[in-house]
Amino acid sequence: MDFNKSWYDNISIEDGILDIPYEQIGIERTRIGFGKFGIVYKTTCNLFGDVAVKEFYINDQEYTENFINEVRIHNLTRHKRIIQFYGISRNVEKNLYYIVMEYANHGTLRDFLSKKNSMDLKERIRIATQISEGLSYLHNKLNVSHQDLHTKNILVKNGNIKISDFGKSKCFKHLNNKSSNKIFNNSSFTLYKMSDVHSLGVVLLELSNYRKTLHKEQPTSKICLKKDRLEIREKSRFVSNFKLKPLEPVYLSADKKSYVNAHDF
Ligand SMILES: Nc1ncnc2c1ncn2[C@@H]1O[C@H](COP(=O)(O)OP(=O)(O)OP(=O)(O)O)[C@@H](O)[C@H]1O
Repeated sequence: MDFNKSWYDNISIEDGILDIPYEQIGIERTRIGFGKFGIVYKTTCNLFGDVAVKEFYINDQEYTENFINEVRIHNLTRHKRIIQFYGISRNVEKNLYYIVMEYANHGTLRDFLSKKNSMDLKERIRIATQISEGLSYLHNKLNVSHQDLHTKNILVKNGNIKISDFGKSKCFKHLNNKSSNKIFNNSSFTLYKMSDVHSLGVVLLELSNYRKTLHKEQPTSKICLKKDRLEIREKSRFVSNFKLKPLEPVYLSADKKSYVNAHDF
């Protein structure tokens, strides 16, 4: 990839990504989220109605690469459990670039859970199943590992799950060769998938531990997720506290070369 000024036109043409003229993104915007790369707004777009736009300030190669990776992987997805990717846009004078996508009206799963007064087991199983469907699609149909799965990247639209944020994702197939189904370094992919499954476990724990009004009496032991920390309490006594983060794949092979390749990919 040539990282000169034409990179934007290149990804738009090579990947068939829709370039949405900046004027078509509404100027009335409501801030709905904030992440490492910038602000996420709710606005309207002539073509799609209500949309979420994720804004990136891009002024160097690293930011360009991150944007391209996220756009290319998100653009591969077409599934009801994945937030729909619509296209990209830009304001060249301000170095601002946008991912335009489906708007999830119920926000993040974390907020959705915290606002609920009660949630029965059937509903929790429904949500868990939908998250698993989305992750299974990424792993088994696209050969994509998400790498940042948590309840703030899992969104809810009309009560249904939509996985989002492909900023850290990795695709284990040729992104710009659609006819090729060749999967790179299968063993690395297995490890990356395991890391996602670990994250899924943490999400399911958060979902299963949701018990706001479910039990009148306090459970004797309580596991709760606070931001990125897992706390375990016994009869209200603090027992343990872990800092959680998605597991980095660990390479068991002593072959340094394949380790480097997997991370450079
Ligand atoms: N399509 C959407 N619909 C509704 N809200 C959204 C949407 N996309 C993002 N958000 C909101 O914006 C927040 C940040 O979005 P996102 O995680 O994609 O940004 P990020 O910069 O990659 O964040 P981080 O690096 O911290 O994971 C989300 O947690 C969510 O609250």
